[in-house]
Amino acid sequence: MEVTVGTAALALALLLLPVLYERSGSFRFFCKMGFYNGWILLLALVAIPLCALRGRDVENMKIIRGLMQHVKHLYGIRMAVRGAQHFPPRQPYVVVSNHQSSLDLLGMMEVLPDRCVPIAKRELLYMGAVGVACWLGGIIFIDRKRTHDAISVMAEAAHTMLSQDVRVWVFPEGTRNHSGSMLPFKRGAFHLAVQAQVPVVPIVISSYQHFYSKRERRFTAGQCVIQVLPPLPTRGLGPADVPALTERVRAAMLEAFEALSAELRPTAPPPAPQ
Ligand SMILES: CCCCC/C=C\C/C=C\CCCCCCCC(=O)SCCNC(=O)CCNC(=O)[C@H](O)C(C)(C)COP(=O)(O)OP(=O)(O)OC[C@H]1O[C@@H](n2cnc3c(N)ncnc32)[C@H](O)[C@@H]1OP(=O)(O)O
Ligand SMILES: CCCCCCCC/C=C\CCCCCCCC(=O)OC[C@@H](O)COP(=O)(O)O
Repeated sequence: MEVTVGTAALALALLLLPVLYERSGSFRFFCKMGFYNGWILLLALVAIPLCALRGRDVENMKIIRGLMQHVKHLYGIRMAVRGAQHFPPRQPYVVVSNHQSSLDLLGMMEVLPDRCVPIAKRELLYMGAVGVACWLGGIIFIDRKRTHDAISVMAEAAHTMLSQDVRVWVFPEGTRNHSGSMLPFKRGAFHLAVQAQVPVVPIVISSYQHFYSKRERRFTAGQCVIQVLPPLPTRGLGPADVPALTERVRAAMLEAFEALSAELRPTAPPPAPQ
């Protein structure tokens, strides 16, 4: 009897889920984000054996990139890349981009150049299969609580970039930022570029506000533009030039971000005919 009541309750709950999904925006938001994380976890399980054939190697980022590229279609997110011609063709460089949410992975995988590895917080390494896949992809992990260690890791990265022809992707805001603007930039990425004497390539991912908002628990289909800006050379620059370089890059990115936000903001529907 108990089993029958339990089964009936479960069946009722399952029947109600689609209704809840249809009626509650919050429930829909949590389902979509849950599926996003779960799907990435599953993809990581697929990526691990494929990447393990090479061991820890930046070339594995091609496998991760390839496996991730369909995810935007599952969510109806249309992505357009502008300015891809700005990527320097055959040399190391430091990519810097704004960081709004974990959805940034989709934009990153849309434009990720070959032999380019992100710098990520160390906590990612402990996310089970995701951490293992990231490690196999050669992602560089930093401990944000230990500034001195993080700086050493980045100094080592400057050396690796030159000796192994590697590009590095940094989120200079240092954390996700849902504010609809950009946080002040930390200087690590710019020190890295100056130490390696390689260009900085700024990339702006347009605001998600019109289709995604964590605060409002809103996640619909939408459009996203990924704009690659002209690279800034660092040849001849030294540590004293880093603050000005940082501000120059941030100003250019903020200008592009605001222009994209204005362009993509949905216009009010035309008034209904009288
Ligand atoms: C299909 C399978 C899928 C499976 C896998 C799925 C997905 C995986 C795929 C891809 C994953 C990619 C994920 C990437 C996203 C992760 C994004 C993040 O984790 S963001 C968080 C981590 N990133 C950063 O923090 C980078 C930006 N931070 C910095 O650059 C910082 O400066 C810092 C180096 C971390 C240090 O930060 P801290 O707050 O501790 O100190 P300050 O910034 O105040 O700096 C202190 C002082 O030091 C100077 N400084 C900084 N860096 C350097 C340096 N390299 N060399 C010399 N000096 C340096 C800095 O200028 C300050 O001095 P001053 O105040 O005088 O200027
Ligand atoms: C054994 C442990 C198992 C744990 C399983 C965890 C499963 C998680 C599954 C999928 C996670 C997919 C998202 C991974 C990439 C997220 C990248 C990201 O956006 O990192 C955030 C970081 O930039 C800034 O962090 P904070 O905003 O400072 O915080």
